[in-house]
Amino acid sequence: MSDLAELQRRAAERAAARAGGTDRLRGHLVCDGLVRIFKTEGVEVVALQGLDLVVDRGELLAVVGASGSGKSTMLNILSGLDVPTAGIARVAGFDLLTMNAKRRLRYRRKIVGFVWQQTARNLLPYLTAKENVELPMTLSGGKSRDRAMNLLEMVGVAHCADRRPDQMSGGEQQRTAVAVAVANDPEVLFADEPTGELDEATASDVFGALRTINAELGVTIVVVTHDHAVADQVRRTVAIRDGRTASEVRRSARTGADGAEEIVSQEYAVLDRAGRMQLPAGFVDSLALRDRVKLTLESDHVQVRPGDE
Ligand SMILES: Nc1ncnc2c1ncn2[C@@H]1O[C@H](COP(=O)(O)OP(=O)(O)OP(=O)(O)O)[C@@H](O)[C@H]1O
Repeated sequence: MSDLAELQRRAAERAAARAGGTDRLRGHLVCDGLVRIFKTEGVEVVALQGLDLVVDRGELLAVVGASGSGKSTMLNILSGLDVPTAGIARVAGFDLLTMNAKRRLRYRRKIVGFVWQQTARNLLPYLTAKENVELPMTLSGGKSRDRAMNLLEMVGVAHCADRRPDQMSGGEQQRTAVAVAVANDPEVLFADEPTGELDEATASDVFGALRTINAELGVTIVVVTHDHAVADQVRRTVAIRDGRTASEVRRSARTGADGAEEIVSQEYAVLDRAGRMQLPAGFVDSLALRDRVKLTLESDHVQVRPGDE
């Protein structure tokens, strides 16, 4: 576990250096009141209803949500494929609502990298791992054999450099995909269910690769998944529910009474600028809260009680 703490510290340092100082660390990715409404045959579906999310430069963050919670909609907007109905979406200084086609292309080519769930979508089947990593560099005009090998080493698959995807395991393919996604040194990496097709141990290796890339390159990483177990793999997990940011879990290292380092998790509800928050579903169910609740302001907390006497 101390490895994780050490990698996080180095990630923050490198990110700060890359950003030109700690002052500029805030808000590398900002969603504020993000709304996306789909209209199909006269019916409106509100996929995002005021999603708020701020990710600092150099963070490694997981966004979790059940099926239909709006994860893909959010990712499509953040990747520049879709445009929100309202709100603010800004990544690395790019305004995703107003950027023109030329800037959108630059954003997708240079600023962001992707790792998809389907291993086949990430790598070309007839190229070796090394060639797959070299390809984006060649296409953008620069090519460095050393960088390709360095990246493969960083993600722990240097031994696969000369193998084609069908000669690698699913986990090795996804780790190679991480190297491909950062080949052109993007500022932000989005990973959509990158471990969805892998077993737990292999998934853990892929997260290890993402943590190393985050620490070594200072790239901001957002992993989107339905799997709550991911919270064990990252420092900060944001849960979305019904198209809105509902809660977040932060993990931090502290020294226990016996002197050993331990990781503590704390769950927070997310309060938006209008003062709205969602109560965790478990709280609502256990007290059978519905329709109205009574709020009482105490000196250092707020009480929420069932509205019916
Ligand atoms: N193009 C579309 N047209 C109409 N409704 C849509 C469209 N895309 C998404 N939706 C709806 O928006 C809501 C959020 O969908 P979204 O795909 O973002 O969820 P998700 O969290 O990614 O789910 P999953 O994990 O199943 O992919 C759902 O109710 C979905 O049916």
